[in-house]
Amino acid sequence: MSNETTKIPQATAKRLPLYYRFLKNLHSSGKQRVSSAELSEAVKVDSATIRRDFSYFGALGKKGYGYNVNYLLSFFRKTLDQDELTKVALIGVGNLGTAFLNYNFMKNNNTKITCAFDVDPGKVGTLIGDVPVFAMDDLEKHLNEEEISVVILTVPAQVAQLITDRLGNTNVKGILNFTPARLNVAKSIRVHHIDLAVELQSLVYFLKHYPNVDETEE
Ligand SMILES: NC(=O)c1ccc[n+]([C@@H]2O[C@H](COP(=O)([O-])OP(=O)(O)OC[C@H]3O[C@@H](n4cnc5c(N)ncnc54)[C@H](O)[C@@H]3O)[C@@H](O)[C@H]2O)c1
Repeated sequence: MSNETTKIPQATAKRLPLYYRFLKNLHSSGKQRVSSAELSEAVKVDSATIRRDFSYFGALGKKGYGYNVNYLLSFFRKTLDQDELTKVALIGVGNLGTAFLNYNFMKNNNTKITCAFDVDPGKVGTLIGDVPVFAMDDLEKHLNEEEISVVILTVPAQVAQLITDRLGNTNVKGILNFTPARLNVAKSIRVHHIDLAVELQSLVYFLKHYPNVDETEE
């Protein structure tokens, strides 16, 4: 999220995508304004909360007029960084990596894998799902030139830390780590670890112990 939104309370920020989706629909149906009561009914948030949330966005609804849909939409688009494309690099074009390159998060219009890296000479120089695969020798050069801020790591676990150390010399701020390796990083880099085996075990555990979905909180 952009800096101007850092003052918005977290609870309000969490409701933004909900408001955004609804307002986008309203906009495409040609509606210019919306009242907090209408919004409340649609997104199932009480209208007092909506009015308070919207006051953080500088959107003050007028009595009998409601809110300007265009103003709110452009505010949300900026706030949710829908206007800004985050360029992502993928390292390790094997089974998992190839699947991600072919998928490339097309439905998510604000993130895109723009380059990939591998050590296999048979893969370097090819295009997979329109994404060029480069040699690891050129990693830092490409990441810096393309202003990559996020990396997806799909390499064998034993090389994950070495590669992570190299990312410290780039502008990378986030790593989505699919390898089982636990990574040591500088404070400036955030790592999100996705362990499919753990997720699967956890699902099986919940199915066994909480077969009734209503008993568990998301
Ligand atoms: N395949 C899965 O379903 C799955 C599921 C969960 C987690 N993972 C994890 O994801 C990672 C990748 O799995 P995979 O099945 O795609 O493996 P894979 O062996 O098919 O692919 C690994 C790729 O990394 C490349 N590579 C090796 N050393 C490298 C280096 N130093 N620099 C850059 N690239 C290098 C290889 O050439 C290969 O293309 C592993 O750590 C694995 O444990 C895989």
